[in-house]
Amino acid sequence: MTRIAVIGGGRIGEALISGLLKSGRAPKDLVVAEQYAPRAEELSGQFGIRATTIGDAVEGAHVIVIAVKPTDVDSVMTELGSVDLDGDVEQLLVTLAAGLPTVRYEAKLPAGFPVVRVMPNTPMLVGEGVSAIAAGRYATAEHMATVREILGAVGKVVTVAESQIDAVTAVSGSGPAYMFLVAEAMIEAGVGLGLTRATATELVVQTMVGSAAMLAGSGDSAHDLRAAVTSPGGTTAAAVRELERGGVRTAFYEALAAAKSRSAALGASPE
Ligand SMILES: NC(=O)C1=CN([C@@H]2O[C@H](COP(=O)(O)OP(=O)(O)OC[C@H]3O[C@@H](n4cnc5c(N)ncnc54)[C@H](O)[C@@H]3O)[C@@H](O)[C@H]2O)C=CC1
Ligand SMILES: O=C(O)[C@@H]1CCC=N1
Repeated sequence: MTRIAVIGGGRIGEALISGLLKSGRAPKDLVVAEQYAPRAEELSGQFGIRATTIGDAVEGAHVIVIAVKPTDVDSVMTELGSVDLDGDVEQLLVTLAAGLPTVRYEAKLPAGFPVVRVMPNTPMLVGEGVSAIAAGRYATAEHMATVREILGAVGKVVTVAESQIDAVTAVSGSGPAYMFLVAEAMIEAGVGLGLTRATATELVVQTMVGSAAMLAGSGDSAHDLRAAVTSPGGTTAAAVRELERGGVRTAFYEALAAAKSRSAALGASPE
């Protein structure tokens, strides 16, 4: 079985580890390198996986996953540079960090070391993630297939050119936050209209689950599904008019454009 070393056991590292274990991967095939000791202990206790140093974690690992903040990537790469990566197993580096291009990693790795850039999202914690994967210069179709298999266990996987990863980050990487924000706003509005918080929450959560299931399963477009709820002169039309008056579409467009720019800016920052 492919042995995976996850460097960085924060929110996305945990989502990946948890999702992989839930999908049937054995704890012995996963190892985490997390610098904050209490967090490392927590992950090790919760998931029954080994928590260790970067140098130890990458030894014998087929896949090295970088799951630290973009600002911490350079120090991790410097540390990786001091360990012997040319061991007995063929290795592949997979980065989940926003913004940073594959060349930035390749420059710090032995010549020809394969790198795959991934933009995942947190719903992989419950097996419903979506990840876009992009090949670096030295990543082969076989490397891409390995990454597809790993992330396919925790959600859907799409392949894109690296030039599209900033846009993907804006849409699906940050996307869950937009969904949670909409849920939060709807729950508050329900409470404002006199529902208990528990009732408003139950109604909103199941409305999101049901709507997502229809979008994913019916084959109808978002536009058609919305139109089907919008009776002429009815309640939904009254609500949608207010949302449009509030500039909801422009707000989403500008928000995603800001996320894309931010992702590109992270990549453009000097080492
Ligand atoms: N949170 C999200 O929804 C998503 C995050 N990402 C990317 O995933 C990466 C991680 O993000 P989060 O998990 O949210 O951040 P986080 O801050 O929750 O986790 C990062 C972890 O890395 C650890 N760390 C930092 N330097 C280290 C080192 N040298 N050695 C070992 N551990 C080290 C930190 O102690 C922390 O636990 C980021 O690059 C982000 O762009 C990508 C998609 C979605
Ligand atoms: O906010 C961030 O920078 C990360 C990348 C995508 C989602 N969270």
